[in-house]
Amino acid sequence: MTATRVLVLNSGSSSLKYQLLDMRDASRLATGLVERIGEATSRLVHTPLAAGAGPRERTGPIADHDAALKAVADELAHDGLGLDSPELAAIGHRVVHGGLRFTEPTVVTDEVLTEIERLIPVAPLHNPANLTGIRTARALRPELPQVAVFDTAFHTTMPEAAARYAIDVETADAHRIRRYGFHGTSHAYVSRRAARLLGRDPSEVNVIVLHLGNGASASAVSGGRCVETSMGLTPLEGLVMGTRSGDVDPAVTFHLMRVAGMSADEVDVLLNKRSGLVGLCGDNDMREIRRRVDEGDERAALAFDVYVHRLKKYIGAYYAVLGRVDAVVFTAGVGENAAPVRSAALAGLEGLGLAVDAELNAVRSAEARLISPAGSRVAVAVVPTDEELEIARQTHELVEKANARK
Ligand SMILES: Nc1ncnc2c1ncn2[C@@H]1O[C@H](COP(=O)(O)OP(=O)(O)O)[C@@H](O)[C@H]1O
Ligand SMILES: CC(=O)OP(=O)(O)O
Ligand SMILES: [Mg+2]
Repeated sequence: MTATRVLVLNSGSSSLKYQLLDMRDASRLATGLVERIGEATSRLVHTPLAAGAGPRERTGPIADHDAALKAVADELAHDGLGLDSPELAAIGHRVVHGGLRFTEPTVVTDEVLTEIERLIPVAPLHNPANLTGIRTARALRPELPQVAVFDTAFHTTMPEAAARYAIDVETADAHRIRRYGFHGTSHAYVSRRAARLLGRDPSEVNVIVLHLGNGASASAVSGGRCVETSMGLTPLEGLVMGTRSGDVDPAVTFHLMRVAGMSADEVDVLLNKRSGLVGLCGDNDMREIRRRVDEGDERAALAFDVYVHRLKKYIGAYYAVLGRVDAVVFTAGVGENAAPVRSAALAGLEGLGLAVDAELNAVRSAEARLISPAGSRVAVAVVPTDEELEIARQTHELVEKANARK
């Protein structure tokens, strides 16, 4: 019997999303989410799809990602899908920062772990959680291939003009300071899926992808290759996010250090955790913000306006970078669900051939769909992302290749 299953782990700073897939047909056997890890109110929701059963929920403190993964392993074992199953071929891990070194999915070794650890300062919210996930999974199944799939990989095709910061070249190179970009697995999957929605080959189309989740980033993809993206050295640059500022004048940092007496770590926490939507209005969930806007709350309206203004600015910039745009595509939690964000971001851009059909935009669906009026020069689409499926495919492909060589 050949093992055909892949478990995918997507560890965020305080959450763990997972999917178990059978790669014979890419069907999902189980999915789930652990949220609020490290808090007293942690919650695990596990859906055993293969068993045809509904979601099971568990609440109560889960201290860290190690405990979270062990709880997930217990849930899977309960359905006969445990990590000890001989049908499990590999575990695929989302790793956010791969630096210059990792441009492809990579089988995890001790040396690979050391390198991911070295990159913690440039992905402080993400790489530590990713590492814990890998270490715990290895401890549970030491002989099983563990594959790391990097958020940065898709962006390594960016031209030097887009990847370089205009700072002293020797200093930048000595410290590997450049624009890496993140959410690449999502940008790759969504740009390909959007091409299919248009009935075109990815190699023929230019698309702008707007990945709007807790973290948010835009990318310009030409013929299937990333040519520009909004995140930089770290996942802090670019769009306004749930708790992150996105673009600010870098002088804000040393101004706060000199004038407000803040330490580098305090400014780091301010920009990464107390800024963005939460900094502007106290809430980082777009559902809550929209509810407050509808009630006439001015702080929430300001947060919404700043968010959408930044988004519109990036759409215009990436239009210019690409020259010709076939589609603007919204994805991730906010992009897939928040119709007011989509319509506001494209309002007034009819001159660029961009428009949103109000009725199509209001439709709630989990399917990839067009929301531009028929006959629009540029398509506008909503494409649900599936980072887990993409990670599973890349993991499976790598393991198959390695097996074929044996
Ligand atoms: N129905 C909805 N309407 C508006 N925003 C939503 C809706 N559902 C989810 N979101 C937004 O999506 C965000 C989470 O997006 P997601 O892609 O799951 O993020 P991440 O993977 O970064 O944790 C939430 O913070 C929330 O603001
Ligand atoms: C890189 C990044 O910002 O990821 P997330 O949106 O999962 O926080
Ligand atoms: Mg995400």
